[in-house]
Amino acid sequence: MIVINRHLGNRYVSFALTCLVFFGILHAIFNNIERTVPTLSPFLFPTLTVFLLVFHLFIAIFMIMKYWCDKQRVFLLAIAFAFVGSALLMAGTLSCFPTWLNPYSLHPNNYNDAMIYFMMRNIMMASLFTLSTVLFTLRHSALTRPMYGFIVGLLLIFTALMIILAWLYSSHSALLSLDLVNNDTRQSTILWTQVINIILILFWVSTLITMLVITRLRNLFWLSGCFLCVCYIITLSTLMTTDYVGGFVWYRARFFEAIATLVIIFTLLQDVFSLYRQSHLKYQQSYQNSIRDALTRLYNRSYFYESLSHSLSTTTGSKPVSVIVSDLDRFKRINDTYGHLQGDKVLQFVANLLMDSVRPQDIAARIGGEEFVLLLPNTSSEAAKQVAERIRILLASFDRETTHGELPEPITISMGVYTTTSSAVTAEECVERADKAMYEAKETGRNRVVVFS
Ligand SMILES: Nc1nc2c(ncn2[C@@H]2O[C@H](COP(=O)(O)OP(=O)(O)OP(=O)(O)O)[C@@H](O)[C@H]2O)c(=O)[nH]1
Repeated sequence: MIVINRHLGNRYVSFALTCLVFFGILHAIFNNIERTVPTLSPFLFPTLTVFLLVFHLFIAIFMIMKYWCDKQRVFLLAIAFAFVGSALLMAGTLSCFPTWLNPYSLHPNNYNDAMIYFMMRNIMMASLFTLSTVLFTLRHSALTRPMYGFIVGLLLIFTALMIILAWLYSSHSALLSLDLVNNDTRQSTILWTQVINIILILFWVSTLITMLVITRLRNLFWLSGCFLCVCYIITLSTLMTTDYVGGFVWYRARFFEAIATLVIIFTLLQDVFSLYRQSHLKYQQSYQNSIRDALTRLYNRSYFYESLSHSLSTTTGSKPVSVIVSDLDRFKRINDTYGHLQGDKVLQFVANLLMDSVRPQDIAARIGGEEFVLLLPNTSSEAAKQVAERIRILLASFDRETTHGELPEPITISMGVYTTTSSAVTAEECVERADKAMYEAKETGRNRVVVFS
């Protein structure tokens, strides 16, 4: 328990230090820009906003796709709604600055509306992030359809409500009003500087704490979620240093938000990459399992027949195909005397020996209990016989000492060779003929190689 707590503590400390270094560097960069660049282009803010809007839409789509892959993770929907809503409110922000898009516009910029959209965006995102963290605790529970419908409905209604409220409070509607900025002087009101800004910071702090406690920074995904919370806390804290809207500080805040969102996008891409790598590895593993014998790791019967059929389809007079069927001699006695486990070890030893004795293009397979088969493409009957003899002699040369107990006693093998240059022969016929030769080897005294004739 103490070790786990210390581990968790270290994780929190590393996270805090990383945030400190990251935002410290960003601050330093922006201080430098502020010193060296006298005025910033009026197009920088809308450009950053457009980038941010696109990034948020990208994250939302990504979350929906991730959720689509695993519908148990309903918490991803809350994050998707947060980013979709944020993108829509950012479109509202852009509409507040007609002169950015058209310098000859008759409508002046509406800084108060922009601030209302910004405020609603923060309330909506912080709430949905908190909700997502709570929903994360339900990831292993089987949600019923009504519960599932309730959650999706709640997310939809809440997001829509935030957007509608933003619109109602803005100058587009006379129904509700909120004075956060004086549009003539561009000075923010006390309501913003001393009440709402502070409430928003506290809201994000509570979201961050909830996320840290519940998710315990368990993976990169939640690490980036906490990182985004820190980003908004710093952004809002930066805004507290001024009551003039549209100055350098506002550019700095948007810059932070854009960079932090980029970091999250890279994290998500890393997530996709690691998922792809994992699934590729799993596919490789299951494919290998489907074509190999579990005990010996030689190819299995079906893969062998498939490969043999393919080799036979390309065989010609100059490209003969050879098949060697091998059967251990008196293997039953090994099992009876030393037990089944020792018998398995013998099979594994022989399998390794076969694998090491053939070329990479050859196929070594186990097609029965103690029956092995080799497929040697482009190999004449004489060459195949030599391969079989070499294996037979090599196997007979091992004993208990030289194999460190893998063989309890010297083992011999009987082998039958069949070679064809005709593609009219089937795979089954090939094995049958090599099998016949192998039985002849058994009948004529075992521990020998017979070529089918
Ligand atoms: N340990 C082990 N034994 C197996 C496995 N598959 C088959 N066997 C055993 O292999 C033995 C095969 O014996 P038989 O086919 O009677 O032939 P043999 O004793 O090898 O005698 P000959 O082939 O006539 O030389 C049987 O005892 C099977 O139980 C396996 O996966 N592991």
